[in-house]
Amino acid sequence: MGLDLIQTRRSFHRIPELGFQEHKTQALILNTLESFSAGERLSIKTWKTGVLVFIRGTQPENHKTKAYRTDIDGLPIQEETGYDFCSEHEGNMHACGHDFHMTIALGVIERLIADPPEHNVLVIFQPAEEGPGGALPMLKSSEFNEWRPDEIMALHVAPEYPTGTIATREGLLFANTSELFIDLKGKGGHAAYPHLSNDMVVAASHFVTQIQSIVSRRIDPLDSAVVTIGKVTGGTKQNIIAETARIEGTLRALDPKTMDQIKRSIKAHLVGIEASFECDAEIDFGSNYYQVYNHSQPTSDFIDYCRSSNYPLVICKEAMTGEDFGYFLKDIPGFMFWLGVDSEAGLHAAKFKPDENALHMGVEIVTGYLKKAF
Ligand SMILES: CC(=O)N[C@@H](CCC[C@H](N)C(=O)O)C(=O)O
Repeated sequence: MGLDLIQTRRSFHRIPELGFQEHKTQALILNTLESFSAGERLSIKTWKTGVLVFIRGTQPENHKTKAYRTDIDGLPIQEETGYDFCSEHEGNMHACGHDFHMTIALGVIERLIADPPEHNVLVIFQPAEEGPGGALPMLKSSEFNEWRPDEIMALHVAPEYPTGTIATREGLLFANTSELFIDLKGKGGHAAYPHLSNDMVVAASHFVTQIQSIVSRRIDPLDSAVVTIGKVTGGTKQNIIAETARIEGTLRALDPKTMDQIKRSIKAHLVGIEASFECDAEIDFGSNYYQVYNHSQPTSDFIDYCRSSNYPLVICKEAMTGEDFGYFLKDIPGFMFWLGVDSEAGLHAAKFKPDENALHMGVEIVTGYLKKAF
């Protein structure tokens, strides 16, 4: 095979781009596809900054289509891996393994061109998984619907598992998510005259502390939920009382009803903050991702395939991570699985260093399953 998986991954790793800005990434995908010289076997379409690749099966009368979806965006993280192929885009990094997911997708396409199955295969390069979410608008697009698949799969790298280990389960795999953005506006002033101002740094601090009790006091202990504030900004200088503050976070719940409860509680706390600090608050729940729920039949087919191929397999627990791949699974039968990449630093960490040996394993596993008749 001609594609050098490690060099391809490193090329993607150098150019991480944020959601719907993946122009260089899209060009690299298209150039690599062109180098395959696949002729009639391959049809390619772009959708926004994404790419759709249709691989025609050998039996034209069999119109069923299986699909593999990869995400393609990076994260706003300053890389600290020390790699000599580290990010050339200051402040952005592939810290969630999408460089791996894309490379595996290209390796799979190359393998399927050389030895196609009877049925058709669609490979989806989807933008903006980390936000604002590319899956939902892609699912509604005419480009996608013209090649709409009958079954779909995706993988996510997993730093906590040994390289090449597959982890999955039937049913719920990933949580429901919602972003959270809150803007507080009060009255700024001189640091020495606090009684004449409404300090938004103090208001934001109270709010962040108060909402820590939502999971422990508003959610049934038998449910699972997360309220994480990842960023707080406010004020202008150490001796000026802050007129504004911004709070950014993410909410997670295994049950959509629990997510509704968290949102109600957050709004209630915010009303209290507005009253007690005499300030204005604006709330925006940003993008929301539907849970990743693995369909029973394709997941058990995949588990059987892994067992019969002697791949290391773990039937894992659910995780509080989110993925807009959940929207694909809401509409189309399929499943997602974790692929072990054995990194000491975890996902979304500046030192995340997945083991590149997982690349050829990923290609092997995905190609083998996509070729299986269904
Ligand atoms: C696998 C993974 O890490 N996914 C992200 C998805 C982000 C969803 C959204 N932008 C949010 O922040 O809520 C995750 O953070 O789980």
